[in-house]
Amino acid sequence: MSLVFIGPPAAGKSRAGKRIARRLDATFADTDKLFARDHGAIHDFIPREGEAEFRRIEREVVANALREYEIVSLGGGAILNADTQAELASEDHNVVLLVASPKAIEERISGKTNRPLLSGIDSWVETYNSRKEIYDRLADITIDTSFRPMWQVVNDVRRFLKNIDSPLVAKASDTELTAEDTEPGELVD
Ligand SMILES: Nc1ncnc2c1ncn2[C@@H]1O[C@H](COP(=O)(O)OP(=O)(O)O)[C@@H](O)[C@H]1O
Ligand SMILES: O=C(O)C1=C[C@@H](OP(=O)(O)O)[C@@H](O)[C@H](O)C1
Ligand SMILES: [Mg+2]
Repeated sequence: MSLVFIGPPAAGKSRAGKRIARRLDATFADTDKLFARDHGAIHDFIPREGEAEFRRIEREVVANALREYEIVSLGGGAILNADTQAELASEDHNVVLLVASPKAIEERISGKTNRPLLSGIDSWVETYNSRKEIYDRLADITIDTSFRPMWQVVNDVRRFLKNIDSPLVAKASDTELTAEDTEPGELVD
């Protein structure tokens, strides 16, 4: 049983997953990080080996992570895999979809070159639209992260977990995060 973050690139999956895991004292994996640990940086791997090979290995990494960790942040395209879709649709996982507006995403990705399948906001919109049906279908809750500080997003996730009586919140303290919990590089409202 795990809490899984899905959503388009730069929606905040990696950051939010890490943050809520720390907050709840839960085990955490970012599947892109696990991939890079064993196969090198994704932005080197895809141009060299191709996207199909990336997706093949990504599926193995995702399957292991969903078995082994309490909280998992997936890469944006991991939900393209049919087996991953079936697992996420099962009762075994609570799925949080993070989304953000093109305007918010544009600010986040401008000047960054570490996403090989994302050359700019037009390609982001195209990618998002092509996957939207899958993201929406798999989501148990959708949280818009546009121009919102991470501590608010974390509070939303925590409230969701409380509402569904998730064992993940049982062991955590009951206080919500505040602006004081803003970390370096995060948006302050
Ligand atoms: N709520 C937010 N406000 C401002 N910047 C954010 C927010 N969430 C994420 N970011 C920034 O956007 C970028 C992508 O975040 P990341 O967590 O890596 O997204 P993902 O894993 O969904 O691709 C990072 O530079 C991160 O600091
Ligand atoms: O959307 C995608 O196809 C991808 C998203 C990336 O992860 P993030 O969503 O964490 O950026 C990473 O897995 C890879 O570059 C492919
Ligand atoms: Mg990520």
